[in-house]
Formats: sequence, structure tokens, C-alpha cells
Amino acid sequence: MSTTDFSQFPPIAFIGGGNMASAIIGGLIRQGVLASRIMVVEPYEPQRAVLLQQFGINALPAADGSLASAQVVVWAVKPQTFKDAAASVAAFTGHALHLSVAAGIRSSSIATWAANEHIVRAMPNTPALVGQGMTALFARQGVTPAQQALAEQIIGTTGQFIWVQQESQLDAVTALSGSGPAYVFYFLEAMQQAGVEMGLPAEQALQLAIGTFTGASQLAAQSSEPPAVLRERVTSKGGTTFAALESMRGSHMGAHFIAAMKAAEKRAVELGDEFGA
Ligand SMILES: NC(=O)C1=CN([C@@H]2O[C@H](COP(=O)(O)OP(=O)(O)OC[C@H]3O[C@@H](n4cnc5c(N)ncnc54)[C@H](O)[C@@H]3O)[C@@H](O)[C@H]2O)C=CC1
Ligand SMILES: O=C(O)[C@@H]1CCC=N1
Repeated sequence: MSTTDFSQFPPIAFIGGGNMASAIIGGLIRQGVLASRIMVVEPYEPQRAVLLQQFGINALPAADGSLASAQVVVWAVKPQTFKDAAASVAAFTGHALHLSVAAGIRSSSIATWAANEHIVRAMPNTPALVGQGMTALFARQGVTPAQQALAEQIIGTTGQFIWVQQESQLDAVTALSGSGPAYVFYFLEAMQQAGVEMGLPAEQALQLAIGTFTGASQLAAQSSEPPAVLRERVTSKGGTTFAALESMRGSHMGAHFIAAMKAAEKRAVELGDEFGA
């Protein structure tokens, strides 16, 4: 297969057709993958209607023999439902590359359920919906270089990616970039609320907050200097930023934030323990 000709992309099946599946399907279709090459198993009828309306894909209500043509199976179900979903799918997909986006569920569990060692785990995030995703990938031993390239092509349609070498690092990734968009939205909400309390219209306060996140992120991405130096450049001695940062330090905001992310990592480990094989 050509690395660029997405119209020749091999048949791909999604198990679960919710948020993350839609983000990846959207990326594939934007790059020219034919909707006719994309299968989706989605038991929830209203969500099947969304997939039809959004992508022109007739999702299956349950797994069937048509999945056997898939060269890649993307697992996009909740960790809690992975095992049950796998029981109805595995009979058809033994030979495929299995690409899981489920938080916590370890490749050893997937290998057991899918009777297959060809497993790549991905931890994407919802900015994938607009082609700005940040994903970490992990390949189980036994995944071929061609399969790794295939996983990169799929995830690459949704934004940037990195590979991690240890599977346990995916739990840290989940806490950082997987859940991370929620932290950003939380900060945006707080910045908007503060703006309103200080007298700005809500719409303008949100526009200012979003523009600030976008601009600061771009500056950090394009600068050769670390965030701490960029922060110091904003902070005039005795000025407004200094006052804000002193308030944040006084309430130990950084320590609270790190503790919150560690709670997310702990939950990822628990999900693997609770819902794994
Ligand atoms: N939403 C996020 O920000 C991220 C989610 N993830 C992971 O992606 C996975 C999916 O999450 P979302 O897309 O957010 O959830 P979602 O709830 O939007 O999608 C899951 C879909 O699976 C369907 N489903 C339930 N049982 C099924 C079965 N037996 N067979 C096939 N489909 C079934 C549901 O009807 C639903 O539409 C989760 O494992 C989550 O950990 C990973 C990174 C980010
Ligand atoms: O909250 C969750 O469990 C999923 C994984 C990362 C983002 N959403």
C-alpha cells in the first residue's frame, strides 16, 4: 500500500462508534479513505443514525462475518465493555492488527480476548475531532514494522503522535494528554468566570481565554525556551502577573494539579486491573 494513497486504504473495522471512533473515522475520511472501506459495530441505534448522517456509514448493530475482511480492528469501546465486546468480535478478526484506544486495558488482556499478539495501543485525545489530536502509541512485541506504519497512518490522520517504549507509560499519557483537554476546558471555564466577575461580557471573556491558550501554546511550541522562561517574561516584578502567580503559589495550585493528574494515572491502572483479563 502506498503511504499517501488513502483511497487504497485496507478495510478497517471500528468496535464502538462513539466519540473517539468518530474522531478517527473523521480523520480517515478527511484524508480520502472511502466510507465503504470502514465498518463500525455500534449497538446503540441513535449513534448508528449519527454515523450514517455524519459519514454515510451504515454501522452494524452487532458483529458479523463481514468483519473478517478487516485488516485493522480499532477498539473504541469503554474499558468496562471491552471484554464483552471482544467475545462477539474475536471469532472474525483473528488475523487483523488490533488497535485499541481504551484507557487502562493492557495489551496482554487484548491478546487473551482477541487470540492475537498483533496489538497496538493508542491513547488519543478529543482534539483529534478537529485534526489537532495528540496521541501516544505502544506496540506489543510481535507487531510488524508494516503494522506499526499502518497504525501511524491511521492515528496520523487525527494529528500528532509519539511512540512510548513501556506499556505502563500509557497510564501517564492517559493522565496527561488523554484527559488533558478536560483540564484545559476547566481552566477556560474558570478564566471566563473570572472575566465575567470582573465585568466582561461572557462571550468576550471566553474569546480572550481561548485566544490566550492558543497563542501561549503556539509560543511554547515555536520557542526554543522552556515554559518557565516564557512565564518569567510575562511576569514583571511587582506587576499584575506576579500578583496572580503569588496567589497560585499561596494556594499550592501546582501541587494540587500534579496530585489531580496522579489520580487520573491511578485510575488508569485500576481500569486495567478491574476490567482486564
Ligand atoms: N473521550 C476521550 O477523551 C477519550 C477516550 N478514550 C477511550 O476511548 C474509548 C471510547 O471512549 P468514547 O468514544 O469517549 O466513548 P463513547 O461512549 O462515546 O463510545 C463508546 C461506544 O461504544 C458503544 N458500545 C457499547 N457496547 C458495545 C459493544 N459491545 N460493541 C460495540 N460497541 C459498543 C457505545 O454505544 C458507544 O457509542 C474508551 O475506552 C476511552 O477510555 C481514549 C482517549 C480519550
Ligand atoms: O476519562 C477517561 O477515562 C477517558 C480516557 C482519557 C480521556 N477520557
